[in-house]
Amino acid sequence: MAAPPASYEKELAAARKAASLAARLCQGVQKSLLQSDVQSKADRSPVTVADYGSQALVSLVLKTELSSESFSLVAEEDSGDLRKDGSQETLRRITNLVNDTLSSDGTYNLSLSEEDVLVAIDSGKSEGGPHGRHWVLDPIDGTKGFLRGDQYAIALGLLDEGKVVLGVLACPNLPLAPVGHSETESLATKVGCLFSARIGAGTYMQSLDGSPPSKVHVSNIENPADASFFESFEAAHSLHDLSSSIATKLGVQAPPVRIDSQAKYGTLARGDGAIYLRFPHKGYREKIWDHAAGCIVVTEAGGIATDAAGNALDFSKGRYLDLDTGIIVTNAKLMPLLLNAVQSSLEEKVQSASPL
Ligand SMILES: Nc1ncnc2c1ncn2[C@@H]1O[C@H](COP(=O)(O)OS(=O)(=O)O)[C@@H](OP(=O)(O)O)[C@H]1O
Ligand SMILES: [Mg+2]
Ligand SMILES: [Mg+2]
Ligand SMILES: [Mg+2]
Repeated sequence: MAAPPASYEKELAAARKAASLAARLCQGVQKSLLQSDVQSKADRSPVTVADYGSQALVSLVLKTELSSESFSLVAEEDSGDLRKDGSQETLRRITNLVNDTLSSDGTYNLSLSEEDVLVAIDSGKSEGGPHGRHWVLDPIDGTKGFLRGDQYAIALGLLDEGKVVLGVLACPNLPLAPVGHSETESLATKVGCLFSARIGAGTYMQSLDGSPPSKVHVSNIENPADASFFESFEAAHSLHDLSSSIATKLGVQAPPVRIDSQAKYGTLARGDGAIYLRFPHKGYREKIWDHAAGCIVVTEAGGIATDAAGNALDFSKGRYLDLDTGIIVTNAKLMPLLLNAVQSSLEEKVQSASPL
């Protein structure tokens, strides 16, 4: 008899637990950020003790909760810089953060050594791929937002045979009330959202302090004039001019809402806005951990995420996404109009760049 299809319920519960604990660690660090907590990686992007601590915690919780013989994790950070001379103090601080978070939770009777922390971080070196199960983690997505005190997310997904089957986004600074509507902004004081999605089972949101989850759905707006759109906060991450030309073609009236990280997928999944546009500068290769969790959170809420040519995002190719030009997300009603506007703006861009 064939085995029943996997439900991934146990895995989703473990992912929620892991991301919530990591969020607690990050919140503590954000409150008391010291300059020495921030380092530059080889590509000059920032990394903090919280990125490392979050990655170590998530890897540890998943392994403890799901004691399966094969554990594969594709994650953003590695311990290379922490093993160099001069990093002892940073490693000590990360180890204390991880142990303090574990003991404040009280579920696990564990205390990690510095070497345990390095090993936990390095269990994220998997290459992923089309076969078997692979966890996909961005321990802090939107590190620049985290450093500014703005939006960031702990983003954790699971691939099974190359497909994203569950995803969790912990967004510690995201208001529970809708964002992007100025009239509600001042009321939106309560923050901390946890989004979770499982294939075929919808997307749910709850507060990070433990309210019961409620089902969310993308906006059902059909007229682009009523739509608002999200894009990266950082202009270096997405061509804002191109988004604005697309929005004009569509007849979108509202100005863009710029927020950091995969919190954009979460806000879209609950219908705060209707469109997410992302067009990296030429040559940039998107990583799977920047989109896996966000993608299932928005698609299980009724949204569609594709590349700029309308192809589904393919997470089975290893650590990178192989993409045509950009990523666009919206509801099923608006997608055909959006794709037309994207294609025509991209053609205009090519024409204006080519010599006469
Ligand atoms: N040049 C360039 N182009 C496109 N994307 C880039 C680029 N550089 C970085 N990144 C990735 O963007 C991730 C941050 O997400 P967002 O762009 O959505 O937010 S924000 O604009 O940084 O606020 C960010 O994730 P984190 O490194 O986890 O913060 C990066 O993986
Ligand atoms: Mg990221
Ligand atoms: Mg990151
Ligand atoms: Mg980074």
